[in-house]
Order: sequence, then structure tokens, then C-alpha cells
Amino acid sequence: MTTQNLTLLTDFYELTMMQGYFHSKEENTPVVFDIFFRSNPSGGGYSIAAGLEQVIEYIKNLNFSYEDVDYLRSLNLFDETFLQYLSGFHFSGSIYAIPEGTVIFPREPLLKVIAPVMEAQLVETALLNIINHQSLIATKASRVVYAADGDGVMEFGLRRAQGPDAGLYGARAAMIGGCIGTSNVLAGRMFDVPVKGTHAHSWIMSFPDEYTAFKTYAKLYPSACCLLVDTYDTLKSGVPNAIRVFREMREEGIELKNYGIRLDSGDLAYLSKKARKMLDAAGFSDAFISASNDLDEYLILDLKNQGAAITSWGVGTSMITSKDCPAFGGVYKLAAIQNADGEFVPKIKLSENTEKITNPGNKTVHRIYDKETGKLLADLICFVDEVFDESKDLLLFDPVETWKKTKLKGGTYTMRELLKPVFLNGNCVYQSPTVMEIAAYCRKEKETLWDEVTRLFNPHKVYIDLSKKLYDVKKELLDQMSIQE
Ligand SMILES: Nc1ncnc2c1ncn2[C@@H]1O[C@H](COP(=O)(O)OP(=O)(O)OP(=O)(O)O)[C@@H](O)[C@H]1O
Ligand SMILES: O=P(O)(O)OC[C@H]1O[C@H](OP(=O)(O)OP(=O)(O)O)[C@H](O)[C@@H]1O
Ligand SMILES: O=C(O)c1cccnc1
Repeated sequence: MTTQNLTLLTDFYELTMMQGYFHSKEENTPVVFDIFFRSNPSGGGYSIAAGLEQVIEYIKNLNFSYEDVDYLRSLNLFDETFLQYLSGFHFSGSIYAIPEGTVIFPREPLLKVIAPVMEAQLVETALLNIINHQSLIATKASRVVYAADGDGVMEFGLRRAQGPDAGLYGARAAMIGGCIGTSNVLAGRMFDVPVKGTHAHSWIMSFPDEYTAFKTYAKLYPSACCLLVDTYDTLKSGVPNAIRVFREMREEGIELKNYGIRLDSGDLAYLSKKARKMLDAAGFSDAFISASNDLDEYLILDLKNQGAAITSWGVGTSMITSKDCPAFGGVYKLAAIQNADGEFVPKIKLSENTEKITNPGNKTVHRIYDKETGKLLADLICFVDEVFDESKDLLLFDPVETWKKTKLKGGTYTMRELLKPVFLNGNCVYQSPTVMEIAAYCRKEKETLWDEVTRLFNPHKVYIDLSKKLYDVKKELLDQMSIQE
């Protein structure tokens, strides 16, 4: 698969700012930018990081081709010395990121760029574009998979995704979020994930009758035979014809494996219960019942509450578009600038809204677990050079509501640093796992969450706290800002 050069996939202002930096004394000043997001999609209690592998491909392929430079020249805004610089451009900075499939929370840096200001500025747009999309769909898929409660969820959204890229990378993200397969064949090939599917109504309609359509399909695919039973009348025609075909196959000595029916319209709870009874009575209790039709996590949960006899779910539109929450909201904010002594000077962005005030400095994130249960207790954002001793007590406090404090007794918790080096001085030092490995890791990650965090409605908020040192620096910067005003 050829990798696309996406160097011009950026907002125009990144380039105009770059030219400005290029002609200033500080053109090569190293800076720190953080990517973080402000709230979990769909009112959930957590999100899933995704997209890092595509970020790596993008960074590795960053270079302005002759045609790119010619195009920029034609805009009559960039001078020749800057265009010359662009033609020799490559990324020389460092990137740290939380690995894909990790459970993430609002306000913590999930990716950090440390690079000369021009380079760090250029990559903002594409990085956000990639991370925002895949993290959104991985999170949505994780919610759908949660509702399915152990049943398989197939990703069926390509035809309704917002274009080919959203379909492809959405399928990748949905697999990370926990789907068992996708109908998207190119995604299957590109990401080495299982491709799955049934057949369309058109298959049935193209035969003289439903029975012939079913029989032809079952003979072709006896080891993956899912018959769509709702083209004419689900209970009067579809299910009886499916049973007839299953019976004939058995009589002909053709072993059916992994076989069943799909419902795609009508009252899915009612129809599935009736169909289950009919299949069981005919001796096909191992036949599965799958369902599709504008499903999402809420409908699946509701259908389960109604006792629907469905054990396999096909989900398209709502998952691939994250219909109820179409944007992840990740942002890229300047956090520090290196001074002449090589130290990173923390920078802060003020806002009327306390929650929107950024966290300054060159930071990292530690995840804190309860030693006994292995469950996640809190995340701690701190400066990179801070050292913690798990045998000592740890005071955690909410960065906004600072009176909310928790003291963890030394020896009762463990800590794990989340941000991992991905590029160091321009060199990639990270090997992406396969998508299926990421998906397995993601499943394990979710096991560290308390049930109160994973529920779909009004989940408990995980504490995302600041170290005392970071809190003090932030407060000092805020105080200085208010004096200047
Ligand atoms: N028992 C149920 N409880 C809640 N929602 C359901 C139930 N059964 C189906 N739905 C959902 O209701 C929505 C609308 O279903 P409806 O039956 O109106 O459409 P349809 O059967 O596709 O209609 P049409 O036959 O015109 O295609 C779908 O999102 C479907 O998943
Ligand atoms: O409902 P979604 O969650 O988006 O899932 C995908 C839908 O796509 C197909 O319908 P479509 O009408 O496109 O084709 P069909 O004629 O094969 O049913 C399929 O039958 C599902 O209903
Ligand atoms: O294979 C299927 O059943 C399928 C694929 C795409 C969309 N809807 C259904």
C-alpha cells in the first residue's frame, strides 16, 4: 500500500505563521505542544486513544514535493528563501504519545510534540485531524460493544461514512474499540483485520423466490451462512424458508457451521423472540440471530432489556459517524518555550472558563492503580522531571475544585507513565502493534475501569489531577497574568 504525502494537509495559517517564524530570530526555538480533549464523547466516562500509527506515517512522510512548493509559490505570499527552506523540510523533533487502545480522559496530554516552533506548528492540523477522528470512532465503538455485553458487533458503516477515509480509518478505529469484524474489505487488507458479512435484500430479490435465494446462498457458503429473513415477511416467509434450507442442508449431509439469520426491520425484540422459538422447535438451537437497522448503543441496550433473542449485531451509520456526537474536540496547545539556557519555560492560555485554562510546561501523565484490585484510581499530570515514590503517601487534588483532596497511602497504589517516546530528534523509535494487538490491549485497558465509569449514562468521573508542583506553577502564572491586566 503506497503511503500518501499529506504535507499540504494543513491549515493555511500554519504556513503563514511558519514564514513569520522563519524570518524572526527565534525560528528554531524548541517548543512544547500538547494534544488534549475537554470532554468524553456522548457523555461517556472515558475515551479510547486511536490514530497513532497514521500519525507516525504522516510524520515519516513529511516533505514538500516540487509540486507542493510550486503550488505555494503560485499563491504569491511566500518568498523564495522560505520556499527554499520548505523544499528541504523534514521533521527533526520529538513526539511522545499515549499508545493506541489506551483508555484516556479529558484534559490530559495524549500526545506531545517537542520541536522547533516552525515544525511543531506545521503538524498541528493533520495530527488533530487523525487523532480526533479515530479516537472518536474507537470510543463510540467501545460504547456499542459495551452495550452488546459480550455479543459480537460487526462494523457495517462504509456506505454511510463521510467519505472513503472516514470509512477506512473509522473501520480501523471500530476494531480497536472492540468490533469483531468489518464489512470493509480494503480496511481488512490494509489493517489485517477480519472481514465479515451476510448478504443484501437485492440477493433475495434477484431470485424468483426467497427459498431459492436462501438455498443457493447456503450451498455456496455452508460455513458462514447468515440468511436475511425480512425481505417479504419475516415470520411467515423468511424464517420458515431459512428453516427449510437448514433442514435440507442437514439432510443432504452438508454440515452448517456458524449459521443463522439476520433481522433488518420491524420490531427486533418481538421478531427475534418469535424466530428463536421457531428455530429451536425445528432443531436449530445453535442457529444465531443477528440484527441490524440503524442500531446504536442505546437501542442495543434497550433491545437487551426487552429480552431480544439477538446475539450478534451489525452496526453501521451511528457508529461510523458517531452520530450523536460528531466531534472529539481534541485541541493542540502551546505549553512551553525553551529559553537560552535550554530550559522549558511554561506558557499558559487564559480563558473565562476555568476548565479551558491550559496546563503549562513540559509534562507527562502517570496512571495510578489500586494495588489490590488493579483498578484505575486517578491520572496525575505532572512535569516530566518529577519523581514519585510508590512507597510514600500521595496527595491528589482536583485542579479546578482544589478543596477536593484524596490521600493515597504509600504501598497501596502503583503508578505507570502513559506517554511513550514515538519520535526522538526526528527518528521514529516506536513500533506500532497490529490493530488486533491494539484491540486486545484495549480490552484489557477497559478491565481496569470500575463499572461506575464504563456505564453509558451519567458515569462516575475519573479524577485527573495535577501534581503539587504543576498546580503551583499554574497558579503562579495565573497570578502574574492577572497583575499584568
Ligand atoms: N423492539 C424495539 N425497541 C426499540 N427500537 C426498535 C425495536 N425494534 C426495532 N427498533 C428500532 O427502531 C427503528 C425504526 O424501526 P422501524 O421498524 O420503524 O424501521 P424499519 O423496520 O426499518 O422500517 P421499514 O420497514 O420501513 O424499513 C430502528 O432504529 C430499529 O433498530
Ligand atoms: O443501519 P445501519 O446501522 O447503517 O447498518 C447498515 C445497514 O446497511 C444495510 O442496509 P441497506 O438498506 O443499505 O442495504 P440492504 O438493501 O442490503 O439492506 C444493512 O442492511 C443495514 O441495515
Ligand atoms: O454484510 C452485511 O450484512 C452488510 C454489509 C454492509 C452493510 N450492511 C450489511
